Amino acid sequence: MAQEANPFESLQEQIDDAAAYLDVRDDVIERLKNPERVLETNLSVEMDDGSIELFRAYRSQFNGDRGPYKGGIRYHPGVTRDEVKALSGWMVYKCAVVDIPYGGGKGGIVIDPKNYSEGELERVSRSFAKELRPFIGVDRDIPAPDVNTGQREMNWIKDTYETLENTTAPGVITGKALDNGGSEGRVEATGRSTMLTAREAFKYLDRDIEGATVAVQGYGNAGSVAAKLIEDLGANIVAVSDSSGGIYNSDGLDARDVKAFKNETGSVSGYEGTESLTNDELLTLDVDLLVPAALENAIDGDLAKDVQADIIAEAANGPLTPRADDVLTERGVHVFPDILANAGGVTVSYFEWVQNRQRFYWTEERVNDELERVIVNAFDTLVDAYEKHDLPNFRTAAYVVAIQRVVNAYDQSGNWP
Ligand SMILES: NC(=O)C1=CN([C@@H]2O[C@H](COP(=O)(O)OP(=O)(O)OC[C@H]3O[C@@H](n4cnc5c(N)ncnc54)[C@H](OP(=O)(O)O)[C@@H]3O)[C@@H](O)[C@H]2O)C=CC1
Ligand SMILES: O=C(O)CCC(=O)C(=O)O
Repeated sequence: MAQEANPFESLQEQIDDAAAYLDVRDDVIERLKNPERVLETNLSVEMDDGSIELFRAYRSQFNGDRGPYKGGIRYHPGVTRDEVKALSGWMVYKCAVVDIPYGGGKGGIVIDPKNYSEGELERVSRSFAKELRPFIGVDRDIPAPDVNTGQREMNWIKDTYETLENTTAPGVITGKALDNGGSEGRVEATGRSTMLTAREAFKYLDRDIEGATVAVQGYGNAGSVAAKLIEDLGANIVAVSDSSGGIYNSDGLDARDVKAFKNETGSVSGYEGTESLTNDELLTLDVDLLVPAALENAIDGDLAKDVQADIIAEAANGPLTPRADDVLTERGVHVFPDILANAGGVTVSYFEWVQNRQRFYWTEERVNDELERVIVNAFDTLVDAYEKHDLPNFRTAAYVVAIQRVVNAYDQSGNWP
């Protein structure tokens, strides 16, 4: 198992690494390493048996220089204040690297949703929405889905907000169901950007993605969509995993069929014709492409020594510790960072918000075309920075581009002598 690294310290180290290549004052960099504010609250919620349970919840608003705070809400027992701060910071630089007009925010509730009924989860979500109401808004802070949340939770939060505000405000949250103001293509958007990043990476490195072998850690929204779309490019998905462990077949798996099996049984384990393997075994398989799509810190410095993949496209936020980055850079493994490779989610959230504001809805084809344009542009900009400044890796290149954009917005607003 990978060692725990504090994700907030990882974020700060990533910013420092990039700042070394930028002509920006230290005091401004310090500001870019810390959240503007963090809401911490305890939700008291009635359970089905009549008892009251307390749930710790957070919303971090990291930086709003480029626009309203934007980022998902996670339901997970491992949520901490520092994790939410890190995730909100990664949102700032993600929105900047794909150049959409948002700052960064993130929220989380300390809960394992597998242990609660739908009614209990609805009351937890509505209670959080009540706490969030003074802090969020169409032009202030716009939540979205993350781990263990999706359309259902977004619909509940929107409904609570609109009821309390006595208005209609679909743009207060994104990732909603289509009939509730959602956008075509949002469910698949995160995995789609991972596929586009992998496709561009193979092209850039002069390698063929057709026939390439691929392992995917995490088989939820991001991982399962990335797997099926990468499979559609002709690659061979040989291993996937979830919290129950992994499955492997050297001849390849059928990504869509594995998802159907997981939907039916609750996990990928036991899928016919596969060998089982641990998550660490999956992460160190000899494959061409590795897609970590679960949680932070999946690969630490020790495990990185055993990684055999040539290319990594990060669908998860923060799956590599800074020590893992050092080892993989040294070993010549090409890592395409989270703030590019999973930026499709927030990009299509932006499209959803634009559609909500205009009350004019796009076709799925238009959404996917616009998303492809944004991700390919961002990829090209990142690679240009990597080559021009002779940077050590693509993560540093992404932060160099993103930090400069945030600094420009701050500077142009006259905030800095
Ligand atoms: N949803 C989105 O739009 C976006 C998500 N992301 C990031 O993508 C990552 C995954 O999020 P998402 O797909 O939405 O979340 P989901 O809840 O849909 O899926 C998470 C997946 O990770 C698996 N998982 C959890 N813990 C482990 C573990 N220790 N080892 C292996 N697998 C594990 C879960 O397993 P199980 O099914 O067994 O619980 C599940 O399959 C996160 O880092 C998230 O922040 C980034 C951008 C946008
Ligand atoms: O869609 C969004 O606004 C944010 C998604 C998210 O939380 C992320 O990119 O990590």
